[in-house]
Amino acid sequence: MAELMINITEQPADYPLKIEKGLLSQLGKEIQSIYPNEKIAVVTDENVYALYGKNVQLNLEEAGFSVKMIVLAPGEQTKSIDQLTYLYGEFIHFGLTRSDLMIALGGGVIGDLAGYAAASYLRGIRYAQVPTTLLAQVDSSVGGKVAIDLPQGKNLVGDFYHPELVIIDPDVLDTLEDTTFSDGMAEVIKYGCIRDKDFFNHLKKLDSRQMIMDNIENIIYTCCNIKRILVEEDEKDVSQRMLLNFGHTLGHAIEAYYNYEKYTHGQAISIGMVAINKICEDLGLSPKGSTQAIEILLNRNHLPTHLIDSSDYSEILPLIKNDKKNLDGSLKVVILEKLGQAYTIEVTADFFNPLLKGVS
Ligand SMILES: NC(=O)c1ccc[n+]([C@@H]2O[C@H](COP(=O)([O-])OP(=O)(O)OC[C@H]3O[C@@H](n4cnc5c(N)ncnc54)[C@H](O)[C@@H]3O)[C@@H](O)[C@H]2O)c1
Ligand SMILES: O=C(O)C(=O)C[C@@H](O)[C@H](O)[C@H](O)COP(=O)(O)O
Ligand SMILES: [Zn+2]
Repeated sequence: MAELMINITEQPADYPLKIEKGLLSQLGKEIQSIYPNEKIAVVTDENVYALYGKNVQLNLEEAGFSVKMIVLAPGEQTKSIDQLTYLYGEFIHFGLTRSDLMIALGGGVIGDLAGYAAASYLRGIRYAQVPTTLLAQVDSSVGGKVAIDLPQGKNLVGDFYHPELVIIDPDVLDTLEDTTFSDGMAEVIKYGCIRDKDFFNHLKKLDSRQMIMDNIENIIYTCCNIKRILVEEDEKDVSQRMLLNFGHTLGHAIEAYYNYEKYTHGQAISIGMVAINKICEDLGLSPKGSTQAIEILLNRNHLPTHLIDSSDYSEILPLIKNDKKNLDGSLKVVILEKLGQAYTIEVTADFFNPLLKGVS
């Protein structure tokens, strides 16, 4: 028998994350530094287009690029197979080839959807992330997880596909609705919970959006750096990277159960972090008082920490079986050993059952 070994060289994954106020106005120049060709498709949503679309287009055209703006409806419903198909059609219509570039300009929905379109169209085209929500700046634009949702669950179709550049301009956060700003704070607080107690304590001192914005470059840098370390250690999400899923096992099930309409991602993981930590605290797996500390910080950032109708848990819990951390029929969850330190454990399906008895 003859045997051949094919050595696959991984997609080059080194790429810069640039964080600076006002950077969006330098976009053309920044893109020139990574991309010598002409054609760029910019994928965005209606809200972002209305605020920044024309300037971004002009800026890129002044730098010599030929630009097509593709504008989608805002909201989680857009992270769908229908919108993915629509994007492929627009790419083909524009004549986008493998050597051309796509820019995802928007929040996590645009970044995930357009990123997956980039990963799959022509088996992969070049792309850059230009995140415009706090959540996207601290989390979704970094690390290459791209995906769409299915009715059965969050992010069930996707890839690991890194951008070539991430441009983070904190100034664009000024135009966010308060609720969207809070969604980002849910992920910010997550980083403190899983990896950095000092950062968690620092966040406790910032009790207004203005105070957060006064520290924003530092906050974004801290979060991106934690994510960078975890992604470099475990790009394909089989060990350490899973810690970024704290609160997500339940959070994703909540989002899917309500058809991605009732709770945003940030709100759902806020509820999910408190719920799992309370279960662990009651079991003696997490320290006494940690749930209260997390809950106070989330509430102060205007995030919900309990389901409005906890009787829905009987129908939400079965959806946890679709979680991507489940391997060989076992359920894996992220829990806190203490604030600032997390690990994963395997549990049985009845682990979340206290929620059925109203323990949340
Ligand atoms: N890939 C990852 O690693 C990762 C990480 C975390 C979350 N996510 C995904 O991210 C998504 C949530 O992202 P999100 O919270 O950014 O939501 P989003 O993309 O839906 O944006 C929220 C709202 O803010 C608007 N918006 C965006 N930028 C704006 C700006 N600068 N000013 C005013 N309005 C603006 C949008 O139009 C939208 O209405 C979820 O699908 C979640 O699963 C992915
Ligand atoms: O980048 C990661 O890894 C994360 O888990 C970050 C999460 O905040 C994010 O919501 C991610 O999309 C969830 O990933 P999934 O694999 O559970 O879909
Ligand atoms: Zn998340």
